Amino acid sequence: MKYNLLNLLYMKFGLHIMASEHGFLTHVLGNLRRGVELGGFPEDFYKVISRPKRVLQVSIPVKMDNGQIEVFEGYRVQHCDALGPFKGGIRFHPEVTLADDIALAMLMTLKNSLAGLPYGGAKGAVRVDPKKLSARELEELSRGYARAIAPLIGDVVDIPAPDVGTNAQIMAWMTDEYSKIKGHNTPGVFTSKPPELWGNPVREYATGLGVAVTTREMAKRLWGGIEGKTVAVQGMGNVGRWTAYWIGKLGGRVVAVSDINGVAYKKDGLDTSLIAENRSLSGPSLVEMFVSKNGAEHIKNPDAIFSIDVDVLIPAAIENVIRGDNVGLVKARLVVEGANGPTTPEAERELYKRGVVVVPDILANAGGVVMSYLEWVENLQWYFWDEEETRKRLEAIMVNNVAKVYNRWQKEKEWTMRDAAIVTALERIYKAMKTRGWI
Ligand SMILES: NC(=O)C1=CN([C@@H]2O[C@H](COP(=O)(O)OP(=O)(O)OC[C@H]3O[C@@H](n4cnc5c(N)ncnc54)[C@H](O)[C@@H]3O)[C@@H](O)[C@H]2O)C=CC1
Ligand SMILES: O=C(O)CCC(=O)C(=O)O
Repeated sequence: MKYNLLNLLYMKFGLHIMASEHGFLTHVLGNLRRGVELGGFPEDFYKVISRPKRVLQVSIPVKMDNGQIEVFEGYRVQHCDALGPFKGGIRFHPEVTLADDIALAMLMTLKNSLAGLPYGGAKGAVRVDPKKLSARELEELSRGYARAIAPLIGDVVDIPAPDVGTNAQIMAWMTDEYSKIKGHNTPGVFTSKPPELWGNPVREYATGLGVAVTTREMAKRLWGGIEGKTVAVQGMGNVGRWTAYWIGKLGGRVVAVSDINGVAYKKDGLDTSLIAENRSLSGPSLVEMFVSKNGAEHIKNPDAIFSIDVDVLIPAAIENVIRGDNVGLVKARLVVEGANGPTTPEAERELYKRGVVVVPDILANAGGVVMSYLEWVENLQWYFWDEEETRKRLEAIMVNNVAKVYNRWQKEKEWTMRDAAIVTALERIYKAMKTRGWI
């Protein structure tokens, strides 16, 4: 057996840091390499941008309700800060690895650059299923993680936010814990906090609103408008449910939504206004709600979402869901990536051949971090905009982003939209690195 540092760490400490040959990190690195080549950037740039600047691995002991101590494994990956402080969410998921976290941090660097934000990219993660913790255990873990990463974050250093499995309440606990360490309130160190704790009400639905606005802007360009176009959304968490809600508000017809318990399908369109009326519901319970209150058909296989005959498919759950083995099922003409990394490169090549347009994650789901930026600006100034004013600012940035990438893509007929987005994002980072004298 070959012993390298990674499998030694795994055997000694059980650290989950391995990157598989077909994994998420490999896909992101492949896309990055392609972007560097298409953009004509020098190899030295790839050498720097293909590695994280700093990686922190932490162990978080939590006293469980049964009195025993459990130690959770966590990370904070700071990928690149050429454009400003590190910025990106925190994921609580039982299967997340350090390799996934690096991939997600790289996507944040590209996303923040593309959106014109003054941020670099980062991502955090803890290997845990938050649904299996009591409220007290979850609070202990969240505070423990904030303490563990506290030496490396700060409101002008690295500003975390939520991702899969985390939410505004968790950001509130983390902000409170960090403020205690500093000895004073530090609202700008985490974003997507509850409105009661210097958050902005728009952040809860910002990513979904951004995905919906992106879809509308693309539908205008491809078909003249979104009105009546049919849409299927995978995942009813923060991103998926608010995407479905705003697609409905903007005139699209959401005919199917899914979560891990299956698909809710209604040919004439689901009543997506029920999402706002049932704010306490998310995930599987929202799928059940559409079945019980809205007369939707319940398809038990969650993967049936891919084969539904719609104009637009929006994967908004997790990475690597549209792959070589199921891409043949996809009937949509437009795929808008609400999730990070939902389409594998193999599947994307197949979709490209069939003329299906894929709007990449770093463009489509940037609404979350754009809103985080607006909240951070508010927090640093202790000055707050109202919900309407903030929403307008967010929408304007998203509309401008789509136009920028679409126009670039139109000029390069052999490129995918992802290529156009990555090259545009890399240009800004490259200029900053060059001006700093890093390369
Ligand atoms: N929360 C945010 O502001 C942002 C999130 N994202 C990305 O969007 C995606 C979703 O994130 P959130 O909504 O925040 O997470 P979440 O934890 O709120 O929701 C994820 C949902 O997906 C469901 N799910 C998981 N596997 C599934 C499957 N195979 N089929 C159907 N449903 C499945 C889960 O049960 C859960 O309800 C992730 O890729 C995340 O990185 C991207 C930008 C910002
Ligand atoms: O709002 C943020 O800072 C992070 C959002 C995020 O994690 C993402 O866009 O994937």
